Amino acid sequence: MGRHTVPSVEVRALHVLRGKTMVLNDVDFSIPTGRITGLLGPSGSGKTTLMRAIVGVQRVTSGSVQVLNKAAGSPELRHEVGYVTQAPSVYRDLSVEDNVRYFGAMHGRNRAQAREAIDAVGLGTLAKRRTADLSGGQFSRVSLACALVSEPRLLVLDEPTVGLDPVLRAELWERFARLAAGGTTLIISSHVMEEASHCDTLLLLRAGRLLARLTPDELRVRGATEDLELAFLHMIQADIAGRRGAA
Ligand SMILES: Nc1ncnc2c1ncn2[C@@H]1O[C@H](COP(=O)(O)OP(=O)(O)OP(=O)(O)O)[C@@H](O)[C@H]1O
Repeated sequence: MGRHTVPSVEVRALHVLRGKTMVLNDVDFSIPTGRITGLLGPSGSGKTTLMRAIVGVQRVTSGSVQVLNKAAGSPELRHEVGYVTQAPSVYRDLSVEDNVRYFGAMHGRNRAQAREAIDAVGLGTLAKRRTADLSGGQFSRVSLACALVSEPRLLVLDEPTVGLDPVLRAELWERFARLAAGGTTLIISSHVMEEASHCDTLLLLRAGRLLARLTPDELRVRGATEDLELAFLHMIQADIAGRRGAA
């Protein structure tokens, strides 16, 4: 069996109740190793909740989430899984370099590896700058560098390109592709449908349910248009109409 066929994440019959709402409803899928999986869906569809379940910080109501053949959140996965949230969790009083070195040290990484991660997110010239004095987009990239430095086998990124300019966004997607080619598994959520074309597989969520698991090309065919944004919209509209008809 080739490495691409080995699943890194297996989610079975996952239900998550938050407050009184079933925010994930019978979600079932697996994610292959060494691939980029895009998590797409309207605001509030459950993307962040699903990522939280995969990294093991979300209380699940029923079902199972296996990561690298272990239950999500197992202590053995601490060095294997990297998670970058939408709200960057870095030390504002420390410099860029000190932040990344600190996170790197927790995973046994050295100074050179920290510099490499900083360069990868385009912050090489700002390495000595206090994090609090960065722009919003630069600030969120520090968080990404902190995740990259640990070289996790599974990298879960919640909207990592928000607030970035097109040049940097393109560079980051190239970086993600290189990581995947090296065997890292990436799960990346996005609102930007154009970014979906960089993913190997897409998980489309709507209102807590998995609408489809397909490739960008399959989405174009299913949605009957080359435009991924429109294709997704068509699928959502068909789903709404289908459910109305069934009701
Ligand atoms: N702590 C909470 N208690 C109750 N409901 C919650 C809680 N956190 C999130 N929700 C609800 O769960 C649903 C899914 O939220 P989630 O953050 O996973 O969506 P999302 O797809 O990531 O949205 P966005 O794209 O806007 O970030 C939403 O309806 C949200 O209002």
